Amino acid sequence: MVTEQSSAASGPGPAYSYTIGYALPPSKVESVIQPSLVSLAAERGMRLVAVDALRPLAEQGPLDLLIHKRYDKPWRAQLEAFSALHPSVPVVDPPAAILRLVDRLAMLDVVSELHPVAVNSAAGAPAAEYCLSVPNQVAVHDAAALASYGADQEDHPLGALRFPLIAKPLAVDGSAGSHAMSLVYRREGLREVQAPVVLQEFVNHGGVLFKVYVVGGRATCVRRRSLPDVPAERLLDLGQDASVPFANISNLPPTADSTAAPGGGADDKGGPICGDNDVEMPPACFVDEVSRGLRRALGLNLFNFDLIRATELDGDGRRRYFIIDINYFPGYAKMPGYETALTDFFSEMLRARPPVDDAHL
Ligand SMILES: Nc1ncnc2c1ncn2[C@@H]1O[C@H](COP(=O)(O)OP(=O)(O)OP(=O)(O)O)[C@@H](O)[C@H]1O
Ligand SMILES: O=P(O)(O)O[C@H]1[C@H](O)[C@@H](O)[C@H](OP(=O)(O)O)[C@@H](OP(=O)(O)O)[C@H]1O
Ligand SMILES: [Mg+2]
Ligand SMILES: [Mg+2]
Repeated sequence: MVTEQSSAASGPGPAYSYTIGYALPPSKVESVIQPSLVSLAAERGMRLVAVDALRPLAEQGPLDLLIHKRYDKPWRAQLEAFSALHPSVPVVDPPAAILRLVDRLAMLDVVSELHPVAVNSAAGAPAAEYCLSVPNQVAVHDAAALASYGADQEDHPLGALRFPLIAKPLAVDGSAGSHAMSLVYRREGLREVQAPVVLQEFVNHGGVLFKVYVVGGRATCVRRRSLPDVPAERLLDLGQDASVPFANISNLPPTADSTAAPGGGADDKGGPICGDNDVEMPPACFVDEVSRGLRRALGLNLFNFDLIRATELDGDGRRRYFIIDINYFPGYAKMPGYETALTDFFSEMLRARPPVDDAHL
């Protein structure tokens, strides 16, 4: 039997049945642990409590569920000891699975593990196929490898890539620097690039990006601003910069009707048409299937991914989608209805616990 929360509040105020610990960086606490989330959780009997990762977990209980965005060694050791002592308290998510997302090359490997996605465009209509992949990319670990790439060197590892390229810092470590990128139009632009870096082919996609927030089994797709398409002439224009730096493009204010997302009419491939500027959203069933596949393959419950749709169809007339980024524990407050999504998920995790009576620290 699961014991009731021994630290339930006494006196006036909400009666808590469960305590959910969170170990998150201060910026994430500020952006996600909003009063609206705290009060909805309280209405459902859940108290959200900050856990200090630098103090022993044993001193900070009792806990019924632990969520976190940390993967340093001492924290991993703490979690292991904690789970050994309290196997029935879910820890969301496993640090080893989160670690896969701190390397921009490794994070996208998972996409090749997904099955091809075929989506029914409408009841009875033939299935429309959506081609999903990642842009061609190469990791460069040192400056010498960048410098050694000369003209007409097709046998060089970079020779397989077609300009324009996006240069992305290889490591994702939560710093502003890990989001500092550049759009490289031609080879000379690589001189400005700092290794270690991932060089990824830029895909023209109409300047709109779809950000899909996953919370357990639920996926919510929102539309964001992205980089505009690059015309072929730009690559040959020696009068313009060979590379241009940028950062945090998808957080720029929207040009029109940003939040977009679900609902609306359907296009000829079953995709809802969205909002004011008629940018078609990816079909909900496609988004759901990809999200489910990623959740399973990554072994993660709390993440988002960035999806773009190429301006050009593929040779078989299919829509071409690319996953370009996956983020652990993203800025959920930017997702409509995130309070409900997160508290529903917490409830599910609490319900799914094994029925033992050591559920607390
Ligand atoms: N291969 C690509 N083709 C076209 N545009 C791209 C590509 N890769 C990235 N972009 C654009 O650059 C932006 C930043 O890239 P990316 O999402 O990889 O960086 P990030 O800093 O990890 O973003 P986030 O803030 O979502 O973590 C994307 O939102 C998109 O607008
Ligand atoms: O803080 P780091 O580790 O750099 O990770 C960021 C992610 O890369 C972003 O994707 C998050 O923003 P979005 O939710 O808009 O994707 C962003 O969310 P935030 O707006 O809450 O900071 C961060 O999670
Ligand atoms: Mg991104
Ligand atoms: Mg990212």
